[in-house]
Amino acid sequence: MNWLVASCATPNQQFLALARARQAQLTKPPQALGTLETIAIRLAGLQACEQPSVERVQISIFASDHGIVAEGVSAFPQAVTQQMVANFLQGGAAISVLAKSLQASLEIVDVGILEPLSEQAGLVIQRAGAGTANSLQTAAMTCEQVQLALQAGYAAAERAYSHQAELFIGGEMGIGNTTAATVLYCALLNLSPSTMTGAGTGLDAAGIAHKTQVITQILQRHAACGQDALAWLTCAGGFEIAALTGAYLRAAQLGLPILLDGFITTAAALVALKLQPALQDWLFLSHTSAERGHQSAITALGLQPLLDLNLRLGEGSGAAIALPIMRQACLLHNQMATFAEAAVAGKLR
Ligand SMILES: O=C(O)c1ccc[n+]([C@@H]2O[C@H](COP(=O)([O-])O)[C@@H](O)[C@H]2O)c1
Ligand SMILES: Cc1cc2nc[nH]c2cc1C
Repeated sequence: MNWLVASCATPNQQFLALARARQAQLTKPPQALGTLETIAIRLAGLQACEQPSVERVQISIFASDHGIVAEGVSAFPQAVTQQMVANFLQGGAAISVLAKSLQASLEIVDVGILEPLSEQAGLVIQRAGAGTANSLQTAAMTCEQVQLALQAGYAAAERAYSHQAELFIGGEMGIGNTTAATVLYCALLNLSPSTMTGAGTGLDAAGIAHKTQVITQILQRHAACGQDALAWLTCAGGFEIAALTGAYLRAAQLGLPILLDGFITTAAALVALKLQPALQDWLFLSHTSAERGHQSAITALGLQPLLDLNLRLGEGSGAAIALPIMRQACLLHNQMATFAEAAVAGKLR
């Protein structure tokens, strides 16, 4: 599929330079607003404008089921995936509350939960299958399925772009998906299952030991994938991770900045980065997840998290919680007075 490897848009160097110069003139000691300055400068370059903004935001949550759940790798039953999708749609989930308070547009994309829900407002049905296969026995997805799931993400980024979103947030829901994400980290970053495997939704020590074993076996089973990111995505799953991969790549191609959420969305970003390294320019990372392994992954990817609040929910919730920081960074950049405007004396030396 051609679009997967198409170039990302290029940050605008002129607006980057303008934004840097403006930050140096605002009434504060140089760099006193730290990372908030970097956020505003980066956004000005990405949005190619003098006044960056992340007021208009689309949150797309991709939901899907995982065959690997049969191996006892999650603390929660598989049915929770579909039940939480219903909860998102009814407004009762964390992301529902956050999206509403942020006035962000929220859509749920069913890319392959076991039993589809009926058509309703807020639900996009673009299924690549009914749950993935058990990756311990076979590839989680067929080649056709991975393309369908990538395409569902592509379509979500296109919707965000056509609705004039200024930022794209991807979320996910899928019981078992920390196993798939951990396989991708270990395979593509050469990290070990014993350091990368965590509790997910809340496994105890014995549960984590078993999950580590399962992940080790999945890695052995599909070792022939080598360093091929698309092959690993196909073998490990899941549909929602593939959809996130597609969404991130398409968003960057369209010139839409991306705010990553937690452990699973970062794994999708890893696959996307392997396919298109220039995606890096378009990524902001909201937080360090409490899921074991996320810190190592972030370090390996050279991403800078905005927050560390011990979150490990998913759904895009960490990104939603970090969004106000990005909004404040833009307001400060756009509305603070310069030294000249406010008649404040500049730095002596
Ligand atoms: O975002 C995170 O960092 C995160 C960390 C651990 C678990 N989750 C969520 O929990 C589910 C996967 O956990 P598990 O234990 O079933 O693999 C899935 O629905 C994720 O959204 C999310
Ligand atoms: C209740 C619940 C809510 C979630 N939201 C994202 N992943 C989740 C996993 C569980 C178990």
